[in-house]
Amino acid sequence: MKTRRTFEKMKQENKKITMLTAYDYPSAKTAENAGVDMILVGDSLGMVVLGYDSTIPVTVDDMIHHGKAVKRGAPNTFTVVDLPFMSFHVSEAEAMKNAARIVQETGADAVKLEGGQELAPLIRKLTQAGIPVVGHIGLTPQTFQVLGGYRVQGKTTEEARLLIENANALNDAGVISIVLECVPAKLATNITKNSNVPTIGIGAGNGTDGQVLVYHDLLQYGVERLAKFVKPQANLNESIDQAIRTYISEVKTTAFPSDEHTYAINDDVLDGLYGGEK
Ligand SMILES: Nc1nc(=O)c2c([nH]1)NC[C@@H]1CN(c3ccc(C(=O)N[C@@H](CCC(=O)O)C(=O)O)cc3)CN21
Ligand SMILES: CC(C)C(=O)C(=O)O
Ligand SMILES: [Mg+2]
Repeated sequence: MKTRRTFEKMKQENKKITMLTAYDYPSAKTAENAGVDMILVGDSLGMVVLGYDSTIPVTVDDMIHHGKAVKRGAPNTFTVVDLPFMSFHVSEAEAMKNAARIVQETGADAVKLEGGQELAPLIRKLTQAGIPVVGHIGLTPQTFQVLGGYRVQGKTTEEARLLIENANALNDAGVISIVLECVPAKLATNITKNSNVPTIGIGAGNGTDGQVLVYHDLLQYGVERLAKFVKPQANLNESIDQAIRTYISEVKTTAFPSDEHTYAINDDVLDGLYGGEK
């Protein structure tokens, strides 16, 4: 099993870290078998597998339900589970309880939470209690309403300075890694150089220590519109649509099921039952 030490060593040796989301048993199993370094059970599951139009409706129970299935599919891959919307803002006590439930009930190796320096005390407490924390700054989808949409972050001097401050504060608080989402490449590269822990980029260019993508985006599976930062490697939408259409057509024409997919019975048995009539 890889650990935070493995990922810190990979950063030092300039070996890229690959992370992919997974939300259920088959996606986790294929991700593990293909050899990704880390799996993220992202709250993006609300959008790509539950059909919500943002990640806001996702609950701790949703994350646990999916996280358990992922760990069954990928028992040997370092797995990070997102803390969903408002599950770590009401109080530190509630945040600790929610993180503990996620780790104990799913077997997650770490939790991820969206936000910057304001979370430093909570991150310290979680870490001291034994729960490794991954930070997430830049475009933080749980606050898209406050950000004014899913927009690239850190393009102005003020925004860039805030991102750098937040990355430093997360480092000081003891995170094991930082996700940088939708950040200009040069800024992400500079933050990476100044970070003790590996940075994982999504829409943050080539200079981060690793990359993460959403499983359904990578495979064009269920999703229609892709963000600029996605490079799909397959088109399951097309394959699945073709397969279902062929199934429908073969049933209608009785091409399916043919003998190959059918159970036979010896005629003698039928003769005995029906007295010669078949
Ligand atoms: N399928 C999916 N993939 C994701 O990467 C993802 C989710 N869902 N849901 C949760 C968040 C939301 N994310 C998003 C959603 C939209 C854009 C987007 O449309 N971005 C614009 C850039 C706009 C700009 O220029 O500022 C784009 O065209 O890429 C980016 C990230 C990333 N996460
Ligand atoms: C996009 C990644 C970083 C994420 O947080 C998610 O999938 O929920
Ligand atoms: Mg997320």
